[in-house]
Amino acid sequence: MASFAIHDVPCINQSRESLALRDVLGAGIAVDGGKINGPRYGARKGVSFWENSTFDGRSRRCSSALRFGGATRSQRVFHLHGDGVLSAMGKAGALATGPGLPIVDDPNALHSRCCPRSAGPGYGAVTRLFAECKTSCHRCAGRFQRCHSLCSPGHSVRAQSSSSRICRSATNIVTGDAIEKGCNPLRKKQGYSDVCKSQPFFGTSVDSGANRRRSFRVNGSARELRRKEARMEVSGRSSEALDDSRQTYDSRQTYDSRQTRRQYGRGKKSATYGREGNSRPREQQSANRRPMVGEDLRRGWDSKKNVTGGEGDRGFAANVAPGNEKKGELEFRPDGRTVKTFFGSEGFLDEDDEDDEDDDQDDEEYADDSDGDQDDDDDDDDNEVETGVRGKLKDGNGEMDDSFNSTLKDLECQHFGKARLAVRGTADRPEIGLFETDSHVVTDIPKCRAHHPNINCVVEIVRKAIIDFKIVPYDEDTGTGELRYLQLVVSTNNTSLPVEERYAKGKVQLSLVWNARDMSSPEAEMIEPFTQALWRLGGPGSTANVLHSVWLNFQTSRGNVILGGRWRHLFGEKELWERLGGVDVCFAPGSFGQANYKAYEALLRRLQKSVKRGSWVTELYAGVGAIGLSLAMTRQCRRVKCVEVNKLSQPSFEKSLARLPPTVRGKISWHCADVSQSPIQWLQGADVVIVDPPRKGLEPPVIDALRLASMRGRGKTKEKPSATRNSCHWHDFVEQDCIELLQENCWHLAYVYAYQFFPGTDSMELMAVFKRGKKPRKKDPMKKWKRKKMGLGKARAAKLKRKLAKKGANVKASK
Ligand SMILES: C[S@@+](CC[C@H](N)C(=O)[O-])C[C@H]1O[C@@H](n2cnc3c(N)ncnc32)[C@H](O)[C@@H]1O
Repeated sequence: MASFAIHDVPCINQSRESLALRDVLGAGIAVDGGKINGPRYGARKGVSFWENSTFDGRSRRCSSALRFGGATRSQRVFHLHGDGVLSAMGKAGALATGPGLPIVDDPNALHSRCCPRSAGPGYGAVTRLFAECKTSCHRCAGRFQRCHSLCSPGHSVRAQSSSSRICRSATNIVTGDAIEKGCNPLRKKQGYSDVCKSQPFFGTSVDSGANRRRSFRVNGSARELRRKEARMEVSGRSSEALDDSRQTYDSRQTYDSRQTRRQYGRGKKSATYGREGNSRPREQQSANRRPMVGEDLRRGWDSKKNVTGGEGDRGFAANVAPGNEKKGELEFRPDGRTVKTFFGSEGFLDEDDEDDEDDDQDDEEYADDSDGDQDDDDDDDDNEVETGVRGKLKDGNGEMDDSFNSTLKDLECQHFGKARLAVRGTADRPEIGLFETDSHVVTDIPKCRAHHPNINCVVEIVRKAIIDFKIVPYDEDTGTGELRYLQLVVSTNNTSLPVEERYAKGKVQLSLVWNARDMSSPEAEMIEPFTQALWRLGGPGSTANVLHSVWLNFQTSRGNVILGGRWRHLFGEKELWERLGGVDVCFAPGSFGQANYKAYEALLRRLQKSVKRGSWVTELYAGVGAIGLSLAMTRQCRRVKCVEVNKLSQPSFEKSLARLPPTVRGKISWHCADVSQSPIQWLQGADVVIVDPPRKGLEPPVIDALRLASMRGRGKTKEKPSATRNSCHWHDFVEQDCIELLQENCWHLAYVYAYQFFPGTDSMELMAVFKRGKKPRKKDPMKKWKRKKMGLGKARAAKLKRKLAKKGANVKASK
């Protein structure tokens, strides 16, 4: 029996790496990524390339490549984007080739984790590849791909994950995902084409069924650079020299897609690459040129000058491109939009109930589909896939959602608004940052690009105060020292500021985790002068004015638990409020809070759209009840029950509740309980169940209860598993909770949305909607024989049928 091994390797969209990769990997493989690389370097060597832009695209291309490409000979699949998420998708694609072909995650593939924060396999892959190709980054020697690439301006040969868009801007390499978000024709109504026009584009392209008809333009400089690269490769010159030239090029590059297509007709998949674009007048090129990378942000960052000793943060500014930071959510609709097998009177909306826009999108989807790969059409016929996730993935249509509308500032989703950083090192040279993977060695991450700028600013203030007051950082070996961790949470809801300034001027709630039992402990001696100094440097009276409040957490345990149970408020406001999902939500430093409130807001809005008015909602793993409060308010739920184990969340919930109108207040309750203990009791009477478990996923009793509830016809479930620290959370989600819920047709996966909560990492937050029972079969728009006779794909047939139906309706109306 054949087997497919998925090798996760970094996104190689540059000739140099591509060449190296080809030598490393050899021939006779199927590779995901880069149409340039394919025909130029791959095909000759028997390497079959495919390109993707959408989730579904990946699956399909993968499937095609497996069947028609080199993979069928070698049974090896290389996934060039090198991140767990995409790997999982690649795997899904491989699965789509048919049942009975086991997929092996090759242990010798380039998997490892080396990034301190939620680094996925991709990061390890990058490192390993660099090691193999001897082209390690000159700045950080390829050690900590994410953090260093984020923190070091001009970091050179970073091959980043699909989701780390900041990384992309750092190197000005735009890969699959960016293109997908920018150029997917499905998104044209949603303003994404503008984004794609302004994307810096590094002489590469990623394509898919969705994007294949568009051509990319690379100006002369790009070609020049590629030639230069090839020359350097041959002459063995250093990567630094190459990086320099690449950076020079980056500032001049132009990328265009849709406009080119409109003006010059459709380009062929790869043959027209570059040609069409180059035929455009130069003035037009410059008119479309994106602003110089980092121009806008630099201004923002200079305002922080005084905080970091007059240095500002030019490093950050120099590489982040406004307009390139468009964040988005992906919507995966496995199939069908009309599902009517609901139980209970209320609950989730049918897809049909949602806005009309979806219909339009669907049209486009179909249109796109029909032009897609030849085998796409017959996927269903040829590959009878198993039920469950496999089928869902195969059928899915990746598309962007417009929840991140253009008014939501791109930048606002680009940062972690919450960070927990370890403090180690010595009093003279404190190191404040993240642990390296699988170790407790701290990597200092000053000016981390993934953090909200004010978090970095506060970190610098703390660093300075540690040095001034000779505060001893914690030593894990001996259990001695004073300061263990910092927790920094940005509040961006200062209503005294104009809306557009609130994010940038967000203030930081700082919590110091101190290695002491309480204030009377000998280790707590320095707390008072130290925190006073912090407040002086960063509090309201200071020039920096970045501190919202200062809290103290006492933790003496020798284990890995970051926070202790005792808190003390020292300075500033006690509560941190955010406006989320249409309600004010209060967060205490000890309660759970999301890392990216802007992305969370988008998720909540989508969630609201999916729940019917007047539903009975149960929210398990509720935290401070943000989801429940928001639904109670906006969906006029007849009952909302929030269940959470952490009692520190209760005061916050009650404060938030107090701000709701009295009519809503009476309908929502918060219960402190462990949901794994007889969870079925919480599901009684519910139309909708929302579960947002911690990273480890749903506990078995909860899964059992959900399945039981489904079988008893009680309620619908909505699962929003949090992203796991291993970037492959999609994979985890699919393998664990999802599979279990889908078993025995208890639930079917209606759709999944992915949100970028964790910029600069491979992790994504997923919101999956399950509906009860078996998935209803989608009707074939036209009989197969008829389609074949007419030479139409399934999608085009559907479109044609709709068109005719519409026409018929018009004719009838006119009669
Ligand atoms: C990912 S957070 C979700 C919080 C909330 N849904 C939100 O969006 O703010 C998971 C929450 O589940 C809680 N939790 C973990 N295990 C639990 C259990 N066995 N029973 C109840 N709650 C639990 C944690 O305390 C945490 O607040």
